[in-house]
Order: sequence, then C-alpha cells, then structure tokens
Amino acid sequence: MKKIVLLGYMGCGKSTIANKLSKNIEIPFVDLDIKIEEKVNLSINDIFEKHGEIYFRKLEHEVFIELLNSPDNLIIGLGGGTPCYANNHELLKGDNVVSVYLKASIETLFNRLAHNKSKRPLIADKSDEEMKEFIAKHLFDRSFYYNQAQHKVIVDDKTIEQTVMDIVAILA
Ligand SMILES: Nc1ncnc2c1ncn2[C@@H]1O[C@H](COP(=O)(O)OP(=O)(O)O)[C@@H](O)[C@H]1O
Ligand SMILES: O=C(O)C1=C[C@@H](OP(=O)(O)O)[C@@H](O)[C@H](O)C1
Ligand SMILES: [Mg+2]
Repeated sequence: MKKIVLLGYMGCGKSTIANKLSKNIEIPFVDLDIKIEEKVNLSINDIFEKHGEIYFRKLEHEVFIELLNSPDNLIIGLGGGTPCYANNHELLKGDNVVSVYLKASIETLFNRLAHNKSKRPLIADKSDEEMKEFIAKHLFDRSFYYNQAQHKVIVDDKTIEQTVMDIVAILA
C-alpha cells in the first residue's frame, strides 16, 4: 500500500513527472486535481468560480485522504497548494508515504507558467510582470510546507527523464 506523493509549486512538473514515473516503475498515477474534477464533475476553474477557494480546499483535503487510504500502491500528484492547507503537510510523513518535493526556481516556474496559466485560477488573470512577483512571494510563503516532504529533487535544467531517474534512485 505504498503511496509516492509528488508535491511542489504550480508548474514544477508534478503531473508531467508523475505520468512518466508511473510508466517507468509500473505503479498507477492519480492526479489529485483530476480526481477532484471527476468527483464533482466540474473543472478546477469552475470549482473556484462557482464555489470559491475554501470549498476547493475542503474537497482537496477529502480526496487526498481517500487516496491515501486506498488499498493500492499509487503515485499521487498533488496540486501546488495541497500541502499548505488543512494540515495536509502532516500527511506527507505517514508510514506508507514517500513524499518528494520537486523544487523549481522562480525563473523555471515563471518560464513554464507563462504559457500555461489559463487552467490555473490563482494566476490566470495576471500579467507577466504581476506573475513574477506573485510567484516569488507565494513560493516563499509555501516553502515551509513543501520542505516537510521526506525528499527533495531539484528540477531546474533537468529533462523529464532526468528528474524521473532522480526519483527512481530515491525509491531504490
Ligand atoms: N523538464 C521538465 N520537467 C517537467 N515539466 C516540464 C519540463 N520541461 C517543460 N515542462 C513543462 O512544464 C509544465 C509542467 O506542468 P505540470 O506537469 O502540469 O506541473 P504541475 O502539475 O506541477 O503544475 C508542462 O507543460 C511540461 O510540459
Ligand atoms: O497552487 C495551487 O494552489 C493550485 C495548484 C493547481 O495544481 P497544479 O500545481 O498542478 O497546477 C490546482 O490544484 C489549483 O489550481 C490550485
Ligand atoms: Mg498538476
């Protein structure tokens, strides 16, 4: 019943890396955001717009617990905010959990998110200038929670394959 949990700021590559890791080590991958969307049959954008962020954070906590309690071996890709609410960071240290923080610099995050913000309600409306400042402050606020992970992998300047191999080495 092992759970491999990937965490880190929006755009650090949780969903992309988890997908590739899943193929490599043949453990199924579930993306927490997608599970949430399926549960309420709404997109992340619509959940934020129709019900607000607090409702999203409640759902996020519930679905994270459900996945951790499932009987299967799983790779779980969290949302960027998951460890920062509802004491979810405490769940990163469980006995059957291997948690990995994918650590990216502000520059890496900005470069990836600049072209990929429309499905991320926290940044969708920001200009490039606003986004740089937002990422810098927000990452600083969230780092305490991200640093609760059992392992850390720096993703800057690494290919998807390199980051996956770093995680495989941690799991060995
Ligand atoms: N080396 C890399 N590792 C991971 N993602 C990368 C890399 N290079 C570019 N990307 C891109 O960065 C984006 C990361 O987004 P995503 O996987 O959704 O991150 P998250 O789930 O952490 O928000 C994707 O569009 C992905 O194609
Ligand atoms: O950082 C956040 O608070 C969020 C990150 C998103 O996930 P990704 O990190 O996969 O983009 C998604 O859960 C939601 O938009 C909120
Ligand atoms: Mg994601």
